[in-house]
Amino acid sequence: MADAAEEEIEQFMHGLERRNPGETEFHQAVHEVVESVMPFVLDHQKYKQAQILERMTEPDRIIIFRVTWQDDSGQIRANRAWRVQFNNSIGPYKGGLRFHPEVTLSVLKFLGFEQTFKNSLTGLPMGGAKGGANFNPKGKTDNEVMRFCHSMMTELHRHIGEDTDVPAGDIGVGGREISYLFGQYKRLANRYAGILTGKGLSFGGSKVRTEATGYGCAYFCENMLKHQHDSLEGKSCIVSGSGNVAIYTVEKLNHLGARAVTLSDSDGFVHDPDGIDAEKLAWVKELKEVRRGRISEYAEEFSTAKYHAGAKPWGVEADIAFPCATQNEIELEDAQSLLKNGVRAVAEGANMPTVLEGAHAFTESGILYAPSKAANAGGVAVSGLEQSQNALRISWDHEEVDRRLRGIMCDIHEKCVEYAKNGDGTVNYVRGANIAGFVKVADAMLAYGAV
Ligand SMILES: NC(=O)C1=CN([C@@H]2O[C@H](COP(=O)(O)OP(=O)(O)OC[C@H]3O[C@@H](n4cnc5c(N)ncnc54)[C@H](O)[C@@H]3O)[C@@H](O)[C@H]2O)C=CC1
Ligand SMILES: O=C(O)CCC(=O)C(=O)O
Repeated sequence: MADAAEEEIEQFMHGLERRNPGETEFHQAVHEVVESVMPFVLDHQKYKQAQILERMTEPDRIIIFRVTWQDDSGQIRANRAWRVQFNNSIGPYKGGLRFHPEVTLSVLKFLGFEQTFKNSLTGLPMGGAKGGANFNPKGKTDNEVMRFCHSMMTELHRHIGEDTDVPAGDIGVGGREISYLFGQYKRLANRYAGILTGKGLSFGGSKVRTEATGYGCAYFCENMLKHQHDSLEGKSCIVSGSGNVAIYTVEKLNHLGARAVTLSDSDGFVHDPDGIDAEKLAWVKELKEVRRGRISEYAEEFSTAKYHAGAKPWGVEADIAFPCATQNEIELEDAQSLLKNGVRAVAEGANMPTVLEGAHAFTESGILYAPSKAANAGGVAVSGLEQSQNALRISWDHEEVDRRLRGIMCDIHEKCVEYAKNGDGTVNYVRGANIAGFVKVADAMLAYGAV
């Protein structure tokens, strides 16, 4: 990189860190984008003159509110919730809600910032947002979760709408939570509208939304391999997490002839060298989606597997890695261990699962490395399709939505290639995703003038 660009990046990050003290996740997400976008901005002075990067790193608004609710013993409890409406230049705000005890403003700002680029890559008219609460759903009863969701929507409903802001699920927010949230919105607003996505199929949800992020991640990887005249057939895969994204990544890998050999949660991971086939995955779905149990139980159920308490799966030898749990789950030593073991591709199902130094190690090694904003965009893409179906008051069948999802993931791959093909034919997907995501939003902002 030229010295001028390096100096600009350093100055830019210094200013951002000064304006947003202590927000380390947000700094990390911006740094990763600015590293690739700054040289492009310097080559296209119209973006520099209009201060587009400075404007894109400042959220449009942040709403912070208290959520008070009653637990089953009658005790009053209070949590903090946020909605970060980051950028609506290319469409209504769109992005998930996360319920997790470690949710902070910094985490939601990184997620909302990333979402703006990801939504742009889908080609659909969606701006970027993220929200959530420091509420821990683990160990709560259905009734407690319901009371929390109803209370949260009592404030949130003032700030969302089908043309304003359309939240969805993320960590700790699945079909159950979206249903409670939607029910309360309907009651408060006295209107039935597509103000959330990930809804149940009987009340406006889209086919394939549950599966979309995981399926999309496998499709993106398929595209990267195809570009190198290779395929997923016969490849062994490490998958982390055991929630929505992990489960449906494994399902699609099975469809495409690959073999997933791990799953994890925050307590440890299971390694099943025989592969997590459709039958075992059906058992995992029941464990996670119905019984809400721990992944260690997998090794008690299937004798082919071994449980590794307190460990992460990155030391297992395999062809491809799919981090699908949470941010920064791949640290530098994990990235080095994957590379040492000869991993050929990494496709990020989770948002920003790799620390910046780890991402640099992947890029420098020349392996196929798909950053989250490209690889996991399938979820929000099908959310966009759910919005279209709601607006048209129609519902497409499974094949139609899956066909569109596959097409969108292929288009995102093409866009990355367009902006980041190296001289030797390889592709820097980080640079490609960042620049392609940036251009659409930046051009809309330029067109609006100083707003
Ligand atoms: N649900 C969706 O449609 C989308 C989700 N994502 C991202 O995918 C990732 C996973 O989300 P979901 O599967 O939806 O959530 P989920 O709540 O269904 O599952 C989360 C999984 O991550 C694990 N996990 C959480 N915190 C952890 C930690 N500190 N260490 C290790 N494991 C941890 C949990 O045990 C669980 O297996 C997140 O980064 C999320 O932002 C990205 C795009 C869309
Ligand atoms: O479906 C959506 O609107 C948001 C999905 C999401 O939160 C994400 O892409 O990280």
